[in-house]
Amino acid sequence: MLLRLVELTKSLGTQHVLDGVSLEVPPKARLCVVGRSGAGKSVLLRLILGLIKPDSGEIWYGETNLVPLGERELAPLRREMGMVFQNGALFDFMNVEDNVAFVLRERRRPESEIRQAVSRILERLFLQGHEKKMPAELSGGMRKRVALARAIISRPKLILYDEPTAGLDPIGSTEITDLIRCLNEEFGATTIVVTHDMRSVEQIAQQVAFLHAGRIYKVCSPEEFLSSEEPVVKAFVHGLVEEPALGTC
Ligand SMILES: Nc1ncnc2c1ncn2[C@@H]1O[C@H](COP(=O)(O)OP(=O)(O)OP(=O)(O)O)[C@@H](O)[C@H]1O
Repeated sequence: MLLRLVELTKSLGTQHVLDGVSLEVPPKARLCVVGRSGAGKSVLLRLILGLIKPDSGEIWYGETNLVPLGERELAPLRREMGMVFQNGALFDFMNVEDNVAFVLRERRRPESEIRQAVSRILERLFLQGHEKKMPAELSGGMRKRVALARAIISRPKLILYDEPTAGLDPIGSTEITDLIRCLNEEFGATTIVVTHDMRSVEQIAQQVAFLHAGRIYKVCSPEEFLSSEEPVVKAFVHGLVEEPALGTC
C-alpha cells in the first residue's frame, strides 16, 4: 500500500471529527473521498499531509508511520506529495510561469531544467500563451489548471485534491476531472480527490470511500456507490433529507 490509515481519531474544539478512520490506498490508485459538508474530509487531507496530528491512530506512507515524525523528518516525505487546494492557493504576486516553477526553484533545480519542465507542463494543461498572466487575470478553470500544473511538476508520488471542481461550470468541471484522470494515468501519482460532486466521482474514481459519522462507512466502486440501496449512502447520493431540512418552508 502507498498509504494506510489505521484507526485515526481527531477532535477539534468539542467535536469528534474523526472517530476511527481506516483506509488503504494502493500505489497509482484514483480514490474519491466523499461525505457531507463538515464530515471531516479536509481534516483528513491535513492529517495525511502532516499539517495536523491525529489524537490517535497511524498514517503509514509506504513503510513509514508519519504520526510520530517531527517537521524535519516529515519535510522530505512531504516533498513526495502534491496538494491542490480548493481555491488553488496561487501566489497572487507571481505570474503563471513563476507559480508553476516555484517548487522546482525552491529545490534549486538548474534554471534550464525548470524552464523546460514548466513549458512542457503548461502545454500539457493547455496554458501555453498565458505564462505571463497574473492569477487575477485568469478564469476559475485556468486557476485550477495552474494549481494542477504546480502540484504535478515535481512528479509527486501522492497527489491530494480538495474539491477540485468547486465553483466551475459543468464544462470546466469536466475539463478538470479529465485532466485529473489523465495525469494519474500519465504520471502514475496515487490520487486522492475529496469531493461531494457525484459527477466528479463518476468521472474520476476507481474507488469511492464514504466518510460518515467519523468513520469510513463504505469503500466500493463508483458504480456500486451511486446505485447503492443502503439508506445513508442513497440519501447522500440523491440528496435525500433525513432530518427536517434547513430550507424547509
Ligand atoms: N481548526 C478547526 N477548529 C475547530 N473545528 C474545526 C477546525 N477545522 C475544522 N473544524 C471542524 O471539523 C469539521 C470537519 O471540517 P472539514 O473542513 O474537514 O469538513 P469537510 O468534510 O471538508 O467539509 P466541506 O465539504 O464543507 O469542505 C467541521 O465541523 C469543522 O467545523
